[in-house]
Amino acid sequence: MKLPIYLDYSATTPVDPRVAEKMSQCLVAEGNFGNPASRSHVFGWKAEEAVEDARRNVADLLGADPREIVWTSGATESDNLAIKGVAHFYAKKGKHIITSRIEHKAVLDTCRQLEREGYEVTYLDPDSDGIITPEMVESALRDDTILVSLMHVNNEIGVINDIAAIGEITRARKVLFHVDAAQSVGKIPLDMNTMKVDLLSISAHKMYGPKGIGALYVRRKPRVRLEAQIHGGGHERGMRSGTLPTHQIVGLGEACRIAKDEMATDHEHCLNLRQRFLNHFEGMEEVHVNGCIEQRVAGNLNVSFAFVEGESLIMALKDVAVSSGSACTSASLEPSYVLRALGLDDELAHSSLRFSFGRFSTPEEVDYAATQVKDAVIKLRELSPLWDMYKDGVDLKSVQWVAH
Ligand SMILES: Cc1ncc(COP(=O)(O)O)c(C=O)c1O
Repeated sequence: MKLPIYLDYSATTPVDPRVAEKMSQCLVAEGNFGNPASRSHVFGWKAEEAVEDARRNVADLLGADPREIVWTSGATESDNLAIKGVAHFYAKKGKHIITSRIEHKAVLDTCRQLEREGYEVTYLDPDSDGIITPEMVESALRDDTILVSLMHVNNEIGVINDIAAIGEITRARKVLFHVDAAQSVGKIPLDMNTMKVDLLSISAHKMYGPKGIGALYVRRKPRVRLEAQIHGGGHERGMRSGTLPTHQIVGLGEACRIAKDEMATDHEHCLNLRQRFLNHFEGMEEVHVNGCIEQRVAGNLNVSFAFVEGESLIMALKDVAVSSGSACTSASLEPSYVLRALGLDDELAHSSLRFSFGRFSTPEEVDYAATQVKDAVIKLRELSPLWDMYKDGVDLKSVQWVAH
């Protein structure tokens, strides 16, 4: 079976072959398979050394101290550990948390759980570009605020928040700042030495590493305390128990090492491909890019094709793997809460697709995919009575629709 062209790098990336090679050395009997917690023999020592090398690579990419890196199973767990860990540890100080309406569910659902436990959460609305400004954060801070949790790059629209500026505000007010950086690590430079971020979630499978491994950066100076969420053997200085998966950790470490070297090249590559893709739609009516195009990660493009239903478009694109911007859940046909928070109406939100490009995307793939998308949009619009009315100059907003 011929596989479709993969333009869904924001969902997950293939593992870089260099990462896979390193990982496979940690699995088999003749390789580095030991338990890093085994202190009494060379198998354990070698595994521990590999884990600590990886920790250094992650720390180097973030401008952090290796002792500030805690292994987790991915950004979902990192978000849970950061938010619940802070909330539970600092509950006596206050019970107010600030986040935004367009966070990933790993943050939103964790906040909802804390609300059930008696915490109060303020959900900031982004501006129409999808950005949370430092001013918005500042005006929501209260005396009992213990944590601000915001994403660096949004997973649907790729828009970048000014984390450095927000960190200045939270630090001045002595409020902890957690950043979900699952979509930015390895794509945009991050420096914990200069950025006043206290906790930062990362995930390997968004940056050419394996699924099922991530990390939480936990600042040591000034020290951040967390209540552990997983109890057991006291691994990771008691913050996250569980036998360390050496192969996964080595994979994340290698992905970070490569990202540090190749971030600039990857960025240029993705930027060129995105522009190349967009050029195909020049002159086409009612094609809207959602979210700020300038302040945006290079590989993301979220586009609404008005008068075309996103799901129908995906069905028509048999040779191209993309994600529906409307992010319908199986139970409901709710359009994306992210796009709605930007002010898009339901129709336009339903007409949106997310294209995401990466290290292994090629210009030929992008040209082919864009041509397929363009042809499908033209065909689907030909079937749309609304498109006909629009072309006839009918002001659709003035039409009184009658429900039957
Ligand atoms: C912004 C953001 N946060 C968190 C996650 C969850 O990451 P993981 O799949 O590593 O649990 C994702 C991935 O979908 C994401 O894009």
